[in-house]
Amino acid sequence: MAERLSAEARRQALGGLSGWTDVQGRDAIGKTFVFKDFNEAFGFMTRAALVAEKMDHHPEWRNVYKTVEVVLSTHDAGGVTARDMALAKAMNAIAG
Ligand SMILES: C[C@H](O)[C@H](O)[C@H]1CNC2=NC(N)=NC(=O)C2=N1
Repeated sequence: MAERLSAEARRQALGGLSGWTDVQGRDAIGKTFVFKDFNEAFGFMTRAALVAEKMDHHPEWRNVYKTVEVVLSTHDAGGVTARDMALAKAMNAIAG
């Protein structure tokens, strides 16, 4: 099972992940993606869902029109692990 990242490892990883920050009040990272319209937002979610399923690592997310709010945490570990950083990186690549 993946281990929770140390504060230092987490800080370093977030430094390389545009737009991702610590979520207040829980052990998780988050980003709000804003797209051109609903079609772009839902296309992102569709592509991200396929990657997440392949990684067996799934986001918490909420879509309102052209925004997608994503929260990543490794439930099995009770906090942020390298798996969250990997999915965050993949989501950034998908969003372009
Ligand atoms: C059995 C299965 O591998 C686990 O439940 C996976 C599925 N997707 C997951 N997604 C996330 N975000 N955290 C997990 O701990 C997790 N665990």
